[in-house]
Amino acid sequence: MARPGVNIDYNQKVITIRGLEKSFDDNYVLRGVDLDLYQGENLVVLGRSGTGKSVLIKIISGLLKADAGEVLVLGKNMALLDSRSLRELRMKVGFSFQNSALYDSMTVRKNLEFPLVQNQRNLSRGEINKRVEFVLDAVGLMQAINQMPSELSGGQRKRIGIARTLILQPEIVLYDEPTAGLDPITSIDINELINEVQQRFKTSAIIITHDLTCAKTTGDRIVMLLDGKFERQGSFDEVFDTDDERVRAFYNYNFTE
Ligand SMILES: Nc1ncnc2c1ncn2[C@@H]1O[C@H](COP(=O)(O)OP(=O)(O)OP(=O)(O)O)[C@@H](O)[C@H]1O
Repeated sequence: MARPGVNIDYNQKVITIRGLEKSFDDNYVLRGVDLDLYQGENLVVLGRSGTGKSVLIKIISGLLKADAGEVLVLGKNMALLDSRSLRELRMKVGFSFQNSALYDSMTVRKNLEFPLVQNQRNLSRGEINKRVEFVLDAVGLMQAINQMPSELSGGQRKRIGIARTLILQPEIVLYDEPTAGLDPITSIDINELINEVQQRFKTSAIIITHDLTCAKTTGDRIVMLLDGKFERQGSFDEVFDTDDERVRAFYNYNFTE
């Protein structure tokens, strides 16, 4: 199922979810989600606004707790982790936020150093500089190192946000709406960057998006969240090869080839 040039180990699951449920008062958002993510795979999660895509990746990254079901991330059961183990696990699971979540008062360099200084206090100044330059080079923005976020375009801020996610050398990357708010050409650049990250850093990823071009370009496998469950999954063409009106409506509204 992998895209050409992509290496996925289908014998190794990095995330396994069974029967996941989550509600907020009487708002039943996730109603029995089952999901596997394989080593090296880019998995795209599609779904309409408010279907629970962000809730799902927040549960995977430990920002929210499940009500029921089992969530295993890199072999660890999220429900059984103490706060220290959760912190350690979260370093291996990078979260690329929709709004890039950069600190406006810090230069790009300081923004990138921040997670390292917070989480890996034993690193020398030389090692920190090396890591910052490595991830900036990986996202093609070395020239922005001393700039402020306000001086960057939306696409550049996304790239810096992704660089900041990569600086802790995560094994899994969770992308929340990576192309939201970007023009189509800049979106294509970000899609290519997501694919480069997959190949260069050997990461596994969950990509949450409404953008069907992003889904088609980056997804080795697509799953669609419908009424609180994953009801369709497969390649892009398999997912949309259906008469299910909920799926057809999503396709027709978003994407015409
Ligand atoms: N912390 C919270 N407290 C209460 N309700 C919440 C909380 N987080 C999410 N919700 C609710 O859960 C539902 C799913 O939200 P979520 O943000 O996951 O949707 P989404 O599929 O990511 O939507 P979008 O594509 O618009 O970002 C919504 O009804 C939202 O209001």
